[in-house]
Amino acid sequence: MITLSQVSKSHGERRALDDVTLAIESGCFLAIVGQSGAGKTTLLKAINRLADIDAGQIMVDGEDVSAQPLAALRRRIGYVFQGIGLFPHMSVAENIWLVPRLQGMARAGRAARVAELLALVSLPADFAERYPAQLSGGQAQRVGFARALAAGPSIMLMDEPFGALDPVTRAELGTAYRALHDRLGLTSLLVTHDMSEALLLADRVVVMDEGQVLADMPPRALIRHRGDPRIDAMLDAARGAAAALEALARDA
Ligand SMILES: Nc1ncnc2c1ncn2[C@@H]1O[C@H](COP(=O)(O)OP(=O)(O)OP(=O)(O)O)[C@@H](O)[C@H]1O
Repeated sequence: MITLSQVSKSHGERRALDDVTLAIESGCFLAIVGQSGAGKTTLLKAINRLADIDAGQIMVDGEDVSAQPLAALRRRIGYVFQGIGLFPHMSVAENIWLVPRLQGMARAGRAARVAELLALVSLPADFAERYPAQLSGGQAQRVGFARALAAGPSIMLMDEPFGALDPVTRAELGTAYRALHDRLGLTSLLVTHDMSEALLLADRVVVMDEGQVLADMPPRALIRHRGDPRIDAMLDAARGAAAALEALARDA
């Protein structure tokens, strides 16, 4: 459904994407992990053309994204990011209805569709009339997911969507989104710093460093991976925490 062929992008001297080739099949939940500056955000933004690329080709549904009208591309691709950017002066319903409104959807169906989208992200229907300042961080993030899903996209790009949340809400939302991904048959790309989150939620994990793909494999293969010190360092952090907790439970 999404393919990147030899994609490169530089900011001055700095290569944010360095000859990246990836194929992401329909229905896949792909996590992209890597340290700060690895190129993860640039990769997502290249797919929905928030960033232009210098070389290579990106195809979505068999069409080169650079040849697709932006509006049509963005309708097919939902985008969720950390801190979500809800408009503070708009109600939850108005925030969720933003994209359908821009697409000229009739207001008549708004209430029912907003209620449906709120239900999808497990928020009560009466949240529609609230304002962003009246939401917790987790609730605001759920509204962000509802907004991204409002135009009925088949692809979701998510950039650290759980990054600003407490660990319990983060785990809850991650699991809830995974269920939603499966139920709606979405293709999802999740950028995260958290290797455990990537391993536990995704079907496939791409590890990036300095604009390059270091590894691309299912979680069960990646967790056993040895030999590349850059990947080892990221895996060791996840393994170390799990082992320490297990030891603590054993000694208790
Ligand atoms: N608009 C820009 N102008 C200049 N340099 C940029 C720009 N956007 C990204 N970069 C640089 O490109 C590289 C990759 O950035 P990118 O945001 O894709 O990394 P990332 O892996 O998402 O990092 P983080 O985890 O910190 O969000 C970094 O070195 C960054 O400084």
